[in-house]
Amino acid sequence: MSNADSPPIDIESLTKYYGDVRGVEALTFTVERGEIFGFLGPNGAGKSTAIRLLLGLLKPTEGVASLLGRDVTDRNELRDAKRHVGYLPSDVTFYDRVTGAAVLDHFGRLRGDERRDELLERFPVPLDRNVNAYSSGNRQKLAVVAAFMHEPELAIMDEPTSGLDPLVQNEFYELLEERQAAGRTSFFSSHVLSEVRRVCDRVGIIRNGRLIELDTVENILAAGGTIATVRLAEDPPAAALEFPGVARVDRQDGTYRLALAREFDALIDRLSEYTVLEMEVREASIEDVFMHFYGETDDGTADSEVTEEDTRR
Ligand SMILES: Nc1ncnc2c1ncn2[C@@H]1O[C@H](COP(=O)(O)OP(=O)(O)OP(=O)(O)O)[C@@H](O)[C@H]1O
Repeated sequence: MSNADSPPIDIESLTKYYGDVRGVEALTFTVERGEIFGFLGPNGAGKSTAIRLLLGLLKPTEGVASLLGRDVTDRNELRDAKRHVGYLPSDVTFYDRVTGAAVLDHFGRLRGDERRDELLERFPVPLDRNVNAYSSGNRQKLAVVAAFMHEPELAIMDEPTSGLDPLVQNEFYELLEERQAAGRTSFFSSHVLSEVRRVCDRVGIIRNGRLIELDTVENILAAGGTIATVRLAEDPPAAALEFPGVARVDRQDGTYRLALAREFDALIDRLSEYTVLEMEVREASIEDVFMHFYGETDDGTADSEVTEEDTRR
């Protein structure tokens, strides 16, 4: 089956175990044409596994997946789909002893390269140099050009902005937005909430291999997308700071942490009953989102890495 009306990505009950280790379990979702879809989760959540399944690089333990209406477990259908897909892996590797230009020539011959020159202007790299001498940022930029120069219907990207400096990241987000305006679809994984928030229409949150949330970014953040941290001269019980719009209040070492909707009137109103010694308001990080949904952060080191990165942004 393959036709223009098929959703670019369609996944049902997709499951992958590596022996006893769960990669992903029972993933079911559809990405619609023209969407920018963010696949968000901490390290080890299963993002790369899902992407590698979609690209036919791994065989599912169970379930089905199709790209642009083609079954990814069928070799011929997969090959057909891939001509319309741009793939940006997380660990970009090229044969080391070739120049950047030769890498692009190779992919150009396979799939086309009508946007090559324009993309190279936006994501410049030292084309005549061997890719083994590239910095990681240049490697990533070369991979962006290679993934997009044939103007793919669907782009699938595994943490595409890692290693890119902020200006290049912006250029990249603009590229996704232009694609969207032209009705093209982009799917990318990330563990950085701020970028998902900036460009994505919908987001799927994956944790421990399972999809735990699938909604628009606005809806996911509606209740707890803003974090206010306050220190008061008084010592009211945390419940005293619960008012409409507050999703959660935690108290630690005399500091109150409120996850709330972006409506400040009620907050200011309530705080006016106390003496505010310190106050900070910021956007929620991915860790805050997990805290909000589950009452706790993920275990292990993964989330602390994420928090550090996220709060730097
Ligand atoms: N080849 C493999 N063999 C065994 N286990 C694996 C393999 N690849 C991934 N896993 C395990 O599957 C789970 C999901 O890993 P995956 O790489 O898909 O997560 P991720 O969300 O992409 O993480 P990251 O953000 O760190 O790239 C983890 O527990 C990981 O250890």
